[in-house]
Amino acid sequence: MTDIRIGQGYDVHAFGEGDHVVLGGVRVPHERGVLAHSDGDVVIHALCDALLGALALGDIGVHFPPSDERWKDCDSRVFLRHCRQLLAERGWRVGNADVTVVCERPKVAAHAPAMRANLAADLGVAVDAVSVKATTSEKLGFTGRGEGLAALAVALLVRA
Ligand SMILES: Nc1ccn([C@@H]2O[C@H](COP(=O)(O)O)[C@@H](O)[C@H]2O)c(=O)n1
Ligand SMILES: C[C@@]1(CO)OP(=O)(O)OP(=O)(O)OC[C@H]1O
Repeated sequence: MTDIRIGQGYDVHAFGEGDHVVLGGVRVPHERGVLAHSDGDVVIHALCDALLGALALGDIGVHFPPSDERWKDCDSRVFLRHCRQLLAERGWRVGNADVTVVCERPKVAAHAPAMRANLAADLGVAVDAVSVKATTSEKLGFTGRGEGLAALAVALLVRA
């Protein structure tokens, strides 16, 4: 029987009107918001896709369709806790997860500890099992031009 599974996720949101972005459940002040059906938390959306991908359960849009008004302006931590439940029902838990945020601004590093604490709490793991990093794209591409932000995630699942 397989004892580990791995998944990866990627999410992008364009900047729009607003005065903050939500990253890993943390409200980060910024001169733009993001265009999204939910709160547009790219960190959690990428992480959910990594968890779902690890068990070949589709993606976040399958489980939380943008056409469903229940998810309008929804706190993405609801999605993450639901993904944890899906894993648990199948006998899996998160071993560790690693997320990279890609944007020129806002600066993320100072918020990473709070983001890690949120993600770890929602996944039911120790904080040192969850990593959040950030990088610019050296002013290249859509993130470099400040048109939006992106996140990449990988997650390792182990038997519960
Ligand atoms: N949105 C961001 C981007 C980067 N950081 C931090 O800055 C460091 C340097 O970034 P480079 O892209 O120039 O390598 C990076 O290691 C992050 O710690 C950030 O906080 N927020
Ligand atoms: C999260 C959902 C919820 O309806 O909508 P958005 O907030 O627009 O985010 P996206 O990353 O496009 O994922 C799709 C949806 O599941």
